[in-house]
Amino acid sequence: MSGPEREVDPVAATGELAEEAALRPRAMAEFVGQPVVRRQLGLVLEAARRRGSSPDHVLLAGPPGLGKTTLAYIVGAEMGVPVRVTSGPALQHAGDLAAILSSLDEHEVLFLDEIHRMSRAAEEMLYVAMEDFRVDVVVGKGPGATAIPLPLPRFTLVGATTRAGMLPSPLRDRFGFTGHLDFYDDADLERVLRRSARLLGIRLEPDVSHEVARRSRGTPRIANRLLRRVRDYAEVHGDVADGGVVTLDHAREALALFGVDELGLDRLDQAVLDALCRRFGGGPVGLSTLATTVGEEPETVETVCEPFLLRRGFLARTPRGRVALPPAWQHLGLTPPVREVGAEVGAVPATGVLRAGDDGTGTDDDFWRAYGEGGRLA
Ligand SMILES: Nc1ncnc2c1ncn2[C@@H]1O[C@H](COP(=O)(O)OP(=O)(O)OP(=O)(O)O)[C@@H](O)[C@H]1O
Repeated sequence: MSGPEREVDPVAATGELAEEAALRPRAMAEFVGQPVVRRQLGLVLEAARRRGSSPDHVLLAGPPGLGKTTLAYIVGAEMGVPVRVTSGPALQHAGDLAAILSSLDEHEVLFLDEIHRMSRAAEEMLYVAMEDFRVDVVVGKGPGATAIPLPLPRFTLVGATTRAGMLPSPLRDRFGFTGHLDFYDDADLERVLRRSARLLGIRLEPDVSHEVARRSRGTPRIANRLLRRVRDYAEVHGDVADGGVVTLDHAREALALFGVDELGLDRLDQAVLDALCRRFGGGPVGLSTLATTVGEEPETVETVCEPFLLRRGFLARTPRGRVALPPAWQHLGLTPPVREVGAEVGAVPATGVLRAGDDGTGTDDDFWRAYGEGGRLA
């Protein structure tokens, strides 16, 4: 069993899957937030139920930890059928998929996680299975090989992907419904946290859910994980094991211990911003230089830190490298530099020109936007 390397990692660690399963909403009514997907998917399921048939195949797209697996189980529960689980990386041969498909029962739900990582051969078999409820089993080799069609029961495929754009369109087109999951706002995360606290049997002071929610990067998985760390802290340093309440101080101290700051940045995020602002004067700096400075692999910085920093407007990617935006400076307690019209950044002449204010200067934001676009805003 292993835990996450970072408390704010949106991807589940193998060691926490059982804890996660315990907190998983079992019915659509318990699923918090995502009102659009909930209503759309709820309608698709209700209509299928009334017709007494299986719903169309469902594709769920969105970043890790937002509830795709949870929704797949909810599809099964709402339809009153079991859910069979597999994943793209487990389907490297068409035979792996054929074995699963041919063992499905009528109306069963097949959940295929990370569907974008399936092998090409399995993908082609899936096209036919989704459309015609059939697999063609190839017997023999070479010119003498023959395909024997094997009928399949009517099933519902629920595919999940973090990379909807990577799916070939023939596959995407075979899903009758696609739900796009988005990051949660703090109010919804608070509801997730209050529900989880109830299930874990812990009582929270009113402000605790707010405090944890705003550090959870819009992701229920992170919210639940931080809540478990806060519970651990309160059990060791408070008297919650004897029916006491988790206080705001417990929450703040626990999150400080695990290096998660007020906005949900952890030590690595902070190191990246610190290097960018203090060491490189706000950039632009290349990814590999930045990664080396913080002692990480470029890929880690790019895939683990940057999505959140970009989304929060701390950092921008420009053709010349990464640049810090004003919120990054402010978060570090630094004053963002005001740049003159036509300013140069380090030794690199700025291609962007500030939108000129009364005094001939614009905001740093305007500057970087112009810089990133390589054009003139003035
Ligand atoms: N809308 C929600 N309401 C309550 N809890 C939620 C919700 N969405 C997710 N969770 C909780 O967050 C955790 C992660 O959810 P889930 O495993 O469904 O995410 P995922 O999108 O499938 O992630 P991945 O892509 O990494 O598999 C689960 O413990 C689940 O209980």
